[in-house]
Amino acid sequence: MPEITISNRKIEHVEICLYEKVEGYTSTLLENVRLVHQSLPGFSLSDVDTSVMFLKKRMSAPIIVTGMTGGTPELGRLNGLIAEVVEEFGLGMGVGSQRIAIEKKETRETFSIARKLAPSAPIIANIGAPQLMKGYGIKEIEEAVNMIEADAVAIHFNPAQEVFQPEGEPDYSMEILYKLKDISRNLGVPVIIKETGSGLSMEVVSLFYSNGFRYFDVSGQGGTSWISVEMFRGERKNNWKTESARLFSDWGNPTAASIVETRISAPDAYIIGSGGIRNGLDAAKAIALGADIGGFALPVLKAVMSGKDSLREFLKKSIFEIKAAMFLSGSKTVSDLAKAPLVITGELKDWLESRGISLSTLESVRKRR
Ligand SMILES: CC(C)CCOP(=O)(O)OP(=O)(O)O
Ligand SMILES: [Mg+2]
Repeated sequence: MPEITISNRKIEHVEICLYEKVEGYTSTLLENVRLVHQSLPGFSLSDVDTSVMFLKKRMSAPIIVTGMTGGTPELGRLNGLIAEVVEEFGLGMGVGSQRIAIEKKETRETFSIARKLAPSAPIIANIGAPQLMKGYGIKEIEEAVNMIEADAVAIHFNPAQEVFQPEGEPDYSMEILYKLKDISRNLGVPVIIKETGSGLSMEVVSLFYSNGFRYFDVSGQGGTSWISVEMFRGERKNNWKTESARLFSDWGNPTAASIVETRISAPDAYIIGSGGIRNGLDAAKAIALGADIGGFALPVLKAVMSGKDSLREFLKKSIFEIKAAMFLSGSKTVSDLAKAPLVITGELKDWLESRGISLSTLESVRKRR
């Protein structure tokens, strides 16, 4: 049995995401969202403009590859391939947690390769909130940002994963908020509050919003379940938490619900809609619900394992799907899409009602975007 080291954990995470059942236990509830078809869009498909601004840079389409990996030569190679294609397409990307590079300096280039191969793309650094309870401060966050000349830093909140991770660090005291507030005041780039597959909630977004934070990556339930990833790791190590992790494989706030809860709580924030976004139609629905851009992770990892052409095909198809959804919903620009008529049904409607969010409240917030 491999020793539990941070490098082994990084490799195990990618292997498990690629070859085990880490999704499909739940739904994003995006199937409960319908964009209304318009028979006379009023313009041609070729007139649709999918470009958006993100972190002061223009992207050709409203999607980014959210942070996944890094820390070993092979994982660094994946970051490099993703960066090359992201740069080609004029999109943005994040990198995986850079904790390993703070602790093992020799792994830094597995992250810095992203900036080397994507010199003009918006790139997001990544550090976990638990590290703020382990002595990390502005020095370490700046190190992560400078390592890849990042345009922002995502602080990932992964309590559900840390609870079931054999070597997890589920220490999420309010100290994290106070430290982050202090750090964000002195950092040169924005801080993105990022979940990791369990979805941001109204309560947490309101807390950060009232403390001045304006960037959120919802990373809702319905895509990769990091509880199930740690369940598979635990299984390999006969860890006692494995069975309990199985019980929680559908824990979390579905992505569609999390996007609405985040938008309602942070009307003028910049929101990345991620967590189970699998195609361009999902991304278009996420934007119509309240996100500014969509975020892909697992499908990009799976595509890039077959090389750059496979990733190029996936992104080309996804951007076409966004364009088609915009055209058929009468949305010439992405800001039109954010206000496009939509219908919410089923479990998502029930979720919003039980959370005290009326569809008219959502509509009034959408119209003001
Ligand atoms: C961010 C998460 C979805 C994947 C990494 O989790 P992790 O606990 O291994 O991350 P760290 O190396 O930062 O502890
Ligand atoms: Mg961790």
